[in-house]
Amino acid sequence: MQLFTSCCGKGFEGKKKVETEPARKIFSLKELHSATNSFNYDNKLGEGRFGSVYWGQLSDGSQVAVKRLKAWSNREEIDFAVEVEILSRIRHKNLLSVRGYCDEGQERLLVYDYMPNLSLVSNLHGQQYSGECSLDSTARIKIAIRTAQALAYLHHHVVHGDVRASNVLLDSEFEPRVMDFGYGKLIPDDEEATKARSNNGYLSPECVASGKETEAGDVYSFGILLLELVTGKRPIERLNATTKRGITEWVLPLVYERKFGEVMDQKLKEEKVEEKLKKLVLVGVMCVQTEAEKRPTMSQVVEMLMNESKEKMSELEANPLFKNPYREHQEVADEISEEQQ
Ligand SMILES: Nc1ncnc2c1ncn2[C@@H]1O[C@H](COP(=O)(O)OP(=O)(O)OP(=O)(O)O)[C@@H](O)[C@H]1O
Repeated sequence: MQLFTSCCGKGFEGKKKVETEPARKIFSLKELHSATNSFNYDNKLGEGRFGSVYWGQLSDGSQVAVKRLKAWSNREEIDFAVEVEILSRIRHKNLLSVRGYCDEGQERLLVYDYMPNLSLVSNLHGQQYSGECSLDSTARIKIAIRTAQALAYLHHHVVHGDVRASNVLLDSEFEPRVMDFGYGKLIPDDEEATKARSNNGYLSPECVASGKETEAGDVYSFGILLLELVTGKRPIERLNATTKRGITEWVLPLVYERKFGEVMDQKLKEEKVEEKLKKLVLVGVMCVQTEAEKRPTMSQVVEMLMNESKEKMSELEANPLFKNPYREHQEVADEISEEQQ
């Protein structure tokens, strides 16, 4: 089997080799039928772009989430088993790797450990938590750091390509587990899915334009996720029937004015929230720079998020990126006009 073939920036070329321990299990369709009560509607956890996900229990008692992929016409172009094999060998405690799969007849299913605390989307915006806050600032900082670590590790092997809050699940300890990585190799490009992704607010401008997945693109998406985590706002907000606003458009003016209190998720009722979460906002803004080459790498992001020194924080805050470019222009213009008088 040839590992690490690559195409259009999505692949594994030039990356570190993955450990060769056996990681995945091949499930029979019968086994998964029995685990999910024949893919019963009551077992359904939800539906994504690529298929439906069902809760199930295996014969050893463990709980799983089974993703039943939609049929696609050009399946012969992709060797499903080979690609799942590769992905399932990428292992990190904050990645949700494929535990096994089934490839029988027209059916292609992916099996994951079940994550009882749902996704970051449900926790930040879900109905069940309306009014109440399920994630305090300590939990949010942990999620930010661990998710960044998982992505930094992932970048040794593959580009994620679809970083967003619905792909960060929370385990029983509220530890984040990043899922759906490397799908570009597993599932053929589909126009509708690509379009839906371009409009979700997480995709970097250059990735929207080129349709390619890159590490810098993942960094941008992670930056949006950081801002979402701190503000509790969705990446794109509908203001009225005709107007939408991106989260960066809303955050940046407040950062320029150093109004961090207004940036914070108003559901967070703790003391000193601004102090605790300010770094996440600043790092988020660094990640969402329009010019891809100016963005930090995921390893640099981890370093910034983990560094507790006051000196580093002051250095970060002094970055010209957080100064209002319009005000600077205005000040220079004012100075010139004063000199001329
Ligand atoms: N391992 C899991 N444990 C618990 N819930 C899961 C698990 N995997 C997926 N889900 C839930 O199943 C639903 C569908 O997930 P899926 O990954 O297919 O779609 P999505 O991430 O919502 O959207 P997309 O397909 O566009 O990525 C989501 O609500 C998700 O939180």
